[in-house]
Amino acid sequence: MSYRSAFRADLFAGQTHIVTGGGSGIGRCCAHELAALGANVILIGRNIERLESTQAEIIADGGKASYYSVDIRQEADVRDTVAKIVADHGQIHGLVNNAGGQFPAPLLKISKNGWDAVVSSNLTGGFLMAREVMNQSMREKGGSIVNIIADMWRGMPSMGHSGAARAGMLSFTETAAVEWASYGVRVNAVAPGFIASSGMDSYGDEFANHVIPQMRGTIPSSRMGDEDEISSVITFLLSPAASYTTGACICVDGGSSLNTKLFGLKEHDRMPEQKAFHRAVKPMAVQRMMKK
Ligand SMILES: CCCCCCC/C=C/C(=O)SCCNC(=O)CCNC(=O)[C@H](O)C(C)(C)COP(=O)(O)OP(=O)(O)OC[C@H]1O[C@@H](n2cnc3c(N)ncnc32)[C@H](O)[C@@H]1OP(=O)(O)O
Ligand SMILES: NC(=O)C1=CN([C@@H]2O[C@H](COP(=O)(O)OP(=O)(O)OC[C@H]3O[C@@H](n4cnc5c(N)ncnc54)[C@H](OP(=O)(O)O)[C@@H]3O)[C@@H](O)[C@H]2O)C=CC1
Repeated sequence: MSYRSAFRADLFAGQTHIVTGGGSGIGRCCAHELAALGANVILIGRNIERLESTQAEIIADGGKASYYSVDIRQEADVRDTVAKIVADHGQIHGLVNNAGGQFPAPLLKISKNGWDAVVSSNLTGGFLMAREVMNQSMREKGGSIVNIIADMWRGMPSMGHSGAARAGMLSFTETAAVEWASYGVRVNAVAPGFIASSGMDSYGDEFANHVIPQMRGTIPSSRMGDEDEISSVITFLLSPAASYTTGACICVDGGSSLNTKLFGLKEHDRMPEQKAFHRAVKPMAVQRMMKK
């Protein structure tokens, strides 16, 4: 396997892990990392071409991967898909609830359908996946669930529908952690900051040219994160290294969720952009899809 994870190569040998949104961006990177650590990876998403392509990359790299095309917002389809996964692969050891997304718009421009589309993608869909995986495998055999949320503390201006859904997902994470602990199931969240993912590329030129440069000025680490910097934290939470960690949320954001928005960053507070040690120890991520 060519993915250079920071973790031990056989960490997930013999295990099956589901990654929703595994056909692109952070999910695709995470699928590569888990496969490199020996997992049988199940990719979930709607777009079959992207799922097929990620599956082919992983298999070409010597890993194990399958895909199931499903819209996580459709209750019956989620139930049937999880049943099929269990029939095909047996026990599900890990679930990464990563599928999601939103469109940038001020609250006053969001229709009810637009609100519902985003809330159901980022809250209801994750709940349905977790409930079905729990009911159909983990409540008998234990497991670990990682929910990907976002930096929504103090609001998420221009993505208010998503902020509301992600705050809900954090609360769901905490409740599930308490209710499911006795089944040997851990439930945690990861809140990425600004990550240079193929998904981020999808917001168009205005976002790339104006919003992203403005964001950079609020990040103490002075740069956007990379997909593998999220996937390594997901991997940690799925692993036995996190066996006493449940109901936690890890912000992976170069410090951007701290008080920089309120007080601003002084130049001396920021990491110089090109500091050599900054990326030297980072494992080599798979290339971003849009950059190929
Ligand atoms: C600003 C600073 C903070 C930045 C922080 C950044 C943090 C987050 C980064 C990321 O998450 S990176 C990328 C993640 N990926 C995506 O966001 C994927 C892109 N988005 C989508 O795939 C879709 O927008 C969706 C959210 C999944 C919705 O898709 P769906 O197919 O269900 O919707 P539609 O059927 O097309 O539409 C439903 C409803 O929504 C309205 N709508 C859709 N897009 C827009 C838009 N751009 N502007 C306004 N409204 C939109 C659409 O019109 C429909 O409503 P009605 O017209 O029927 O009322
Ligand atoms: N990049 C960033 O800076 C940040 C990202 N996040 C979140 O991290 C997650 C991954 O983002 P990223 O990789 O950047 O973006 P992507 O757009 O590349 O990934 C989103 C994935 O979710 C899948 N998906 C979306 N809706 C559904 C659905 N209804 N059913 C099944 N699959 C779905 C998409 O696949 P398909 O279209 O094939 O269904 C896609 O593969 C998202 O939840 C995102 O909002 C949070 C904070 C910051």
